[in-house]
Amino acid sequence: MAQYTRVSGVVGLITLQNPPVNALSAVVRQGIVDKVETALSDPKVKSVVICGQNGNFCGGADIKEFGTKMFGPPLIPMIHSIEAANKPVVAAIEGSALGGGLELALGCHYRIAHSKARLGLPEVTLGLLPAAGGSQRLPRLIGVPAALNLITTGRHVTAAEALQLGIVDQVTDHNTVDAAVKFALSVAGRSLDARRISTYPCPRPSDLDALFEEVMQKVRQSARGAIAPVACVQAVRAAATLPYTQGMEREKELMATLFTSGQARAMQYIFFAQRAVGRWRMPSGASWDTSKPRPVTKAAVIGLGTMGRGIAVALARAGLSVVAVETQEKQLLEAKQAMSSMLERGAKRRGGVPALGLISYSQSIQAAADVDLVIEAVFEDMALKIEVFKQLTAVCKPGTLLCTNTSGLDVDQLASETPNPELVVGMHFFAPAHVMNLLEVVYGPRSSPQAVATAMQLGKKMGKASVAVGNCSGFVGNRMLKLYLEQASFLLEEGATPELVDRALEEFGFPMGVFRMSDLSGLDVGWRVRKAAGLAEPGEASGPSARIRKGYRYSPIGDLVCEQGRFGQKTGRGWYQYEKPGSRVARSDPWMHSFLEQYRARHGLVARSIDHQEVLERCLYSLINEGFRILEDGIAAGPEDIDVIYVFGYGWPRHRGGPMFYASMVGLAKVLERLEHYHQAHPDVPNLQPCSLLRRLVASGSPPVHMWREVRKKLHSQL
Ligand SMILES: CCCCCCCC/C=C\C/C=C/C(=O)SCCNC(=O)CCNC(=O)[C@H](O)C(C)(C)COP(=O)(O)OP(=O)(O)OC[C@H]1O[C@@H](n2cnc3c(N)ncnc32)[C@H](O)[C@@H]1OP(=O)(O)O
Repeated sequence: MAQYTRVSGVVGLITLQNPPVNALSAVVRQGIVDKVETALSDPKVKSVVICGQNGNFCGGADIKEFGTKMFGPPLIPMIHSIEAANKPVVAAIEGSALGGGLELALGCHYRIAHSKARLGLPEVTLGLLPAAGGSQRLPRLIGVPAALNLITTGRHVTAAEALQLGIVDQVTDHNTVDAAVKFALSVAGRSLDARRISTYPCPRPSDLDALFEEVMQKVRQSARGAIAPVACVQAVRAAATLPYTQGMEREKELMATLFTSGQARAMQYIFFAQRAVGRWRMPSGASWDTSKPRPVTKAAVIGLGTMGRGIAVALARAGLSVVAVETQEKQLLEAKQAMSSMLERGAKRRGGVPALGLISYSQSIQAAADVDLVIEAVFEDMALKIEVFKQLTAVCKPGTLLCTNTSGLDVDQLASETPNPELVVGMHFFAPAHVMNLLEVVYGPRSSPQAVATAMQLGKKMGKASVAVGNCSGFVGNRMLKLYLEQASFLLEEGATPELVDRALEEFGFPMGVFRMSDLSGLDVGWRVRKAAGLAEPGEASGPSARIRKGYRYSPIGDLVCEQGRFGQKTGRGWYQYEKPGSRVARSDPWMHSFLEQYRARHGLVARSIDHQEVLERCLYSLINEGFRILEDGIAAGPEDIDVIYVFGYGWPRHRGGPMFYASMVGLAKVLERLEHYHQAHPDVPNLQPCSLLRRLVASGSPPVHMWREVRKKLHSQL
C-alpha cells in the first residue's frame, strides 16, 4: 500500500509500503494512484514527494505477480498520470530504484538520490524489458548509447554514476526525504514543461545504424539464444526512431512476446532459486533459521596457487583481514605480486581503493594462530591436506573453523583426521575464485550446523551464490559434469568431432562447448584424477577391453590426447589448436580429425552421422539424470540448489533456468523416454539408465519443480 501525509504544510508525501523492497504489487499500485489523486486534488498541496518505506525506494514490479492473473491498476497509465501532473513530483530515492521502481522515478519531474542508492533497469535479467516506459524515457534522458548499456546489461549504477549520466538531479549524504521535501518546496509553482521526459526528443547519434548493429551483435554473442536482450535493443531503437507514443506501442508489443515466454519463466525461477538456496537445510534437520553463524573478521588462506590467490583476494574484497600463507619463498613472492595486481585491477574497474592492506603474507603456518577461520587451498592431494590439517589443529586457537577448498576430495575423511570434525567443512570455489560467483559449501555427516552457517554467510559476504551440499565424490557440480564429459567422449568415438559437439552446446546457449571449455581449464587435471582412480592406463591398448573399465564402457580418448602432451590452451594444443601456448582462439585441428579416424579404425568403430539433437540429449539428459540421483541421495536439498550451481558455476544458460528446470520445461516424460532409448542403445553405459526419482516423478504426473521435494520425501519413506 501507500501512505499519505502532508509535510511542511504544502508538500504531499507518498510513502510506498510493501516490505522488504516495496515492490509494486497491485495493492501498492492502487495506493499510488489513490494518493497521487489525493495530493493533486488538495489545493493546499503545491508539490509532491514519492519515497519508499524503510530506506528503500522500490525494487520494481512484483515479480511474484508475473505468471498469475494480474489485477489492479497497470503501471503505464499510473506513471503517465504522475508525469502529466500539474504539480511537481519529486522521487526521493534511497536503497534501490530498480526496474518499475526506476520507471516510476523517471515519470516524476525530479529525482533526488541518497549517495548509497543503486539504480537500474534489470528487467533483462528476468527475461523482460523495461516496459513501463523505461525503454522510451531513459534514452530520451541520457542518450541512446548509455541507455542501451544500462538496459541490455541490467547493471545497477551508483548514485554518483546516475548523477553523472543525468538520471538523477541531486545526490545527498543526508536524509533523502528531507532533501526531497526541501527541493519540492523550492520548485513548487515552477513550469513543468521541460520536466516531462516523454516529451523530450531522443538524442540521435549520427551513426545510429552502426551503433545498433554493433550492440545487437554484442548482445547476441554474449547471451546466445536469449531473446530479452535483443528485444531491449529493438525497444531502444524504437525510442530513437519513433515518436514517444509509437515507441510505447513497440515497447508493449515486444513485452507481450517476452512476458509469456519460457525464457522469462526460467530467469524468474533462477531469481527466486538464488534466494531460496540461502534457506539451506541439512538432512539432520538443522537449517539456516536455527543455526547462528560465528563472527569471522580474520581468515587465513593456506597455499597460494591459483585457487588460494583468488580466495584470499575475494576475502579481502569482502573486508576481512587475511593471512596468506605459502611455505615456498619464490611462490610467496610471485603470489604477493599477482594478488596485489588483482586487487588493483579490481579496484580500478569497480572504483574504490584496493584492499592491499588487509592481506598479510607469511611463510609460516604459525601466522594462522589467531584467525577465526582457515581456508586450506593446497594441492588436491588427500595426504597433503591431512598433513596441513594436522598442523592447523596444533596451531590455531580452539574453535577455529577449518575449511578445505577441494573440488572433489572426501571432506568427511579429512574431517575424521582432526580432533574436532564438527569444525570442518568443504568450500569448493570455482576458478578464478575472485571472479566466479559460485561456492559449494560441503558438509560432512559430522560438520556442525554452525560451521555450515558460517561458511554460507562468508560466501554471501564475498558476493557468491552459496549452496550447501552433501559430501560425495565431485559434490554436485562435478559429479554431474562427469557424465556430461563422458557422453561427449563417447560421441567422438561414434563419429562426432569436437567442433560438432561444441557447436550444438553453444547454440543451446553455453558460452563454450565442452571441448573448448576443457581446453581452457586444462586437460591434464582430469587426466591426473583418472590416473589416480586407476582408469587411465599408460599406452594405447587395443582390443575390446581397451574401452572397458570395471565392466562398463570407458573412453580413453582424453587420456591418449594427454599422452601427446596436448593439455589445452596452456600447451597450444588440445582438442583444438592455438596460435601459441596460452592463446585463446581455438582453431580446428586436422591432427585431431585424423587422430579420431585412426582411433576409430583401431577399435573397429564405424563413424555414423550424429546430429545436434543427439548431442544435446546425450550430454544434457545424462547430466540431468545424475541431478535426479543427487536429489534422490539427498546430496542437494532441492532442484533449485542444482540449478543455481549450474547457472552460476558451469555456464548453463540462465534463460534455460538450470538443468532441472530445463528438464521440467522439456517434459519429464520426454527426458525419461529419451534416456530409456539411449540406455537401450548403449546398455554398457549404466549412467544412461533413468533413475528412480525421475521415474517416480513421471509416474506422479510430472509435477512442477517446486513440488519435487515432496515426491522425493515420499519415495524415501517407502524405501
Ligand atoms: C502482456 C504484457 C503484460 C505486461 C505486464 C507488464 C508488467 C510489467 C511492466 C513493467 C516492467 C517492469 C518490470 C519490473 O520491474 S521487473 C522487476 C525489476 N526489479 C528487479 O529485478 C529487482 C529485483 N530485486 C533485487 O535485485 C534485490 O531484491 C534488491 C537489490 C532490490 C534487494 O536486495 P537484497 O536486499 O539482497 O534482498 P533480496 O534480494 O534477498 O530480496 C529480499 C526479498 O524480496 C524479494 N524481492 C526482491 N525484489 C522483488 C520484486 N521485484 N518482486 C517481488 N519480490 C522481490 C526477494 O525475492 C526476497 O524474498 P525471498 O525470495 O522470499 O527471499
